[in-house]
Amino acid sequence: MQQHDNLIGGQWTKGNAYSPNLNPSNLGDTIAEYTQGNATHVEAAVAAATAAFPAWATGSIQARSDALDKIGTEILARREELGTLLSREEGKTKAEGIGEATRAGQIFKFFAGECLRLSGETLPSVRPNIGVEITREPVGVVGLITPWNFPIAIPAWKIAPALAFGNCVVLKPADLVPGSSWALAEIISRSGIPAGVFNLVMGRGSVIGNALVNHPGIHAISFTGSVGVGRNIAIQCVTNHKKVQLEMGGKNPQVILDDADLNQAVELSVQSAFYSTGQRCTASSRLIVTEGIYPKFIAAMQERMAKIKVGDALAAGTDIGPVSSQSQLDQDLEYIAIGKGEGATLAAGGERLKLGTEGYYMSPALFSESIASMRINKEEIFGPVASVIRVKNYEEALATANDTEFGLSAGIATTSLKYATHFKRHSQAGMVMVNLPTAGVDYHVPFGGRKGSSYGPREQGKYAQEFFTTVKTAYTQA
Ligand SMILES: NC(=O)c1ccc[n+]([C@@H]2O[C@H](COP(=O)([O-])OP(=O)(O)OC[C@H]3O[C@@H](n4cnc5c(N)ncnc54)[C@H](O)[C@@H]3O)[C@@H](O)[C@H]2O)c1
Ligand SMILES: O=S(=O)(O)c1ccc(CO)cc1
Repeated sequence: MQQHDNLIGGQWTKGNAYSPNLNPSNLGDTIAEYTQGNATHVEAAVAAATAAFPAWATGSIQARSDALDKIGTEILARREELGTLLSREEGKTKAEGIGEATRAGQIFKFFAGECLRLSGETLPSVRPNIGVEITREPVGVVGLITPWNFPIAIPAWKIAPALAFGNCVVLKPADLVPGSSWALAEIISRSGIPAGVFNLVMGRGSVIGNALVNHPGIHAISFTGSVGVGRNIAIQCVTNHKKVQLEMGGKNPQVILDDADLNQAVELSVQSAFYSTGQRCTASSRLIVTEGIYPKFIAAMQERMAKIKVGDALAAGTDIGPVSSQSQLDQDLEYIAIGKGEGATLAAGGERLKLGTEGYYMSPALFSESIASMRINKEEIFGPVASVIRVKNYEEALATANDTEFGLSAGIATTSLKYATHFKRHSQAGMVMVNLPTAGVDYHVPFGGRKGSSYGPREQGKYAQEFFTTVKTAYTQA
């Protein structure tokens, strides 16, 4: 069995023990073993990053750009292999895995360009003969903590801007899916980036993540993951004067109005709710449907869902792979029981499936006759489970869509320009989709939400510089 180590100061470094990385489509398949780091590794990684920072922060932006471009080129050239690895460790289908690896390559290439575009401002002073320059500088050593559901894209979209703007990095990936981050670290280690600028420390969140968040040498934390962990990280960061950026949960609404194109509404609802096994922060789990189209919509969803093929993530023809872990599967099935107990009707799916290999399979589930106040409509399930809420009209649909502690993405299916325009303006979400699934975002524009979903500056696009740089105002007397 292959064993993979942490990358600290340019050296591959063993931890105390190794942990197997299992394929959720086939528990008999162990991908490799990955080291479990400890607080000493965090200490060494922060020391290496701190030592590398002065030269990296002030070095050639052409060298940074070239290195990021080289990383992006290699990821794109190996997208099939990397996508297969991530599909094998996370359980999204091979096509989705290759799509995600492609996104990661494109992100590195985008930020290779952004290295060269960091600009400031020059303003006149309110006092005579004085000039004011506003520049952006790197923040310092940044800790990046990532979840299991996008094993390469989320690390990429934190690492690439961090490095582009002159920061040094310690990455702590989710312990469920270390393989894609390790593969990315291996590519970065050969890119020409100096030792210590990028470090990888794998292991448990409560050990590695916690040590990073509390380390005085870390200047900023960018976290994507659950609300509970994110809120604690924010408290610790604020207490210790660290910059913090959080991307967390969602309970994203998909509104379907009477005037929607039914086929399009069904297709985008199936995509939003069930693809990637519903394990996307942008997935839609609340389908809010006006009463005129409601019966046709339920019938069409049932017909469409009967055609969805659940299976091994790597097998040809699979639409939806397994749930990623036993604990996530337990949670999804528990919410099926909760929904039934609350009085919603299970209109399709929601069953544990036994297939040819031992994996965490379940059929995608649709609840009808659900009420907005039910737990299944309030709490993030993070699986292939969606519920339909019947509303009278657009006004009630909008109010129901906004009636949530979250605000990541929201969608509307309608042929009415009036309602589409109103929804774009009045939805309380960070990302709004018209006649598109709530999931499925570009890599070059800002990503993030409102309310309980996000905290701090946006990720992605040119907006990423807000978090990964700090502003300096300089005054010069002529
Ligand atoms: N909004 C977004 O952009 C976005 C994107 C993807 C996933 N998510 C969210 O992520 C969640 C699923 O991911 P998950 O289960 O990996 O989340 P999680 O919060 O359990 O873990 C996320 C990361 O935090 C680490 N961690 C755990 N405990 C920690 C601690 N005490 N201190 C520091 N780090 C710690 C984990 O090891 C992991 O690397 C869902 O809620 C989903 O909505 C959000
Ligand atoms: O909405 S999606 O395009 O599926 C998407 C891609 C990447 C990420 C990373 O947080 C989130 C959503």
